[in-house]
Amino acid sequence: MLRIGVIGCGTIGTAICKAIDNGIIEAELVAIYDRNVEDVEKLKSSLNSCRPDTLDIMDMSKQIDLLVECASQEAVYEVIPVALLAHCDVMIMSVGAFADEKLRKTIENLARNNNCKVYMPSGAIVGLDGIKSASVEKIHSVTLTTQKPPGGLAGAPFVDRNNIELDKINCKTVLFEGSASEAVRAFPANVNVAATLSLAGIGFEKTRVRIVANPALTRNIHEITVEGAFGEFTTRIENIPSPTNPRSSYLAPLSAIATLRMISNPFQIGT
Ligand SMILES: NC(=O)C1=CN([C@@H]2O[C@H](COP(=O)(O)OP(=O)(O)OC[C@H]3O[C@@H](n4cnc5c(N)ncnc54)[C@H](OP(=O)(O)O)[C@@H]3O)[C@@H](O)[C@H]2O)C=CC1
Ligand SMILES: O=C([O-])CC(=O)C(=O)O
Repeated sequence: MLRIGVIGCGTIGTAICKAIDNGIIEAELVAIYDRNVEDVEKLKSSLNSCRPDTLDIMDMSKQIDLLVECASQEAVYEVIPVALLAHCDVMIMSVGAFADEKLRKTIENLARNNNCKVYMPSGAIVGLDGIKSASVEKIHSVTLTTQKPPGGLAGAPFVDRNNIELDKINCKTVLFEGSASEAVRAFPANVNVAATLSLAGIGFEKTRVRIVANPALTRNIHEITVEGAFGEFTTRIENIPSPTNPRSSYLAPLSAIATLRMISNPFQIGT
């Protein structure tokens, strides 16, 4: 059975561990880790049958087949190279870290040299199947428009740097327009989806991102428009925010769980 380690015991990490615990994912939960000790203990005490150890990345990677990162972009730098050097496959949620081309190349080389896979779930967006197919031929443009309730953008460096008072926004307001590369640095915990979209399509510089604070919303909306040799498509998803983290849509942990199920399934569906 696949032996899994999880870094990050927040909203997504908890959902993944619970899915292993209740048999939705067929795997062994070997170890978990979070920089907040109390989050690790809270998660452990919520599990019924799994008894994961608390191990740092060095010890964890010696005992697992697959490392799941669901912590932060900085955690990608800290844990993914270590895991790949130990011949573990990895699944990354904080995909925005890959706006750093040097990190991306390092991780790609490590994965190739150690014969490992790097999985990046679709997360909170729909349409990656289409853009992957479309990218076999020429893609002219990719645009992501993300709308969140203002509170779902709290804590973003862009918001803090520009002294944006989110609680005073009383109508739909475009906060940011730029490349995916700029977007994932300005909003590292809000638009990792822009990074996944970039990697599937035309890259971080050509993918355009618009981020909108909309007080009329209770959902996180991501709209993607792709134009290319194949024609044109638009996808739109209205995501219910996760109850424990309004920045992260509920579909994101579901997508992580679905990816882990796919890994151990002989049937691979979709592009
Ligand atoms: N790809 C996608 O579509 C999506 C990606 N995400 C991303 O997935 C990640 C997890 O999301 P979510 O579970 O909602 O986040 P949470 O904030 O709920 O949980 C993350 C946990 O990881 C901890 N953590 C952060 N950095 C480190 C580190 N370097 N080492 C150890 N622990 C760390 C956090 O601690 P602390 O609270 O101290 O920071 C927190 O306890 C985030 O980066 C998020 O932006 C989210 C939604 C969609
Ligand atoms: O969950 C979402 O709606 C998107 C998100 O936070 C991210 O991509 O980081």
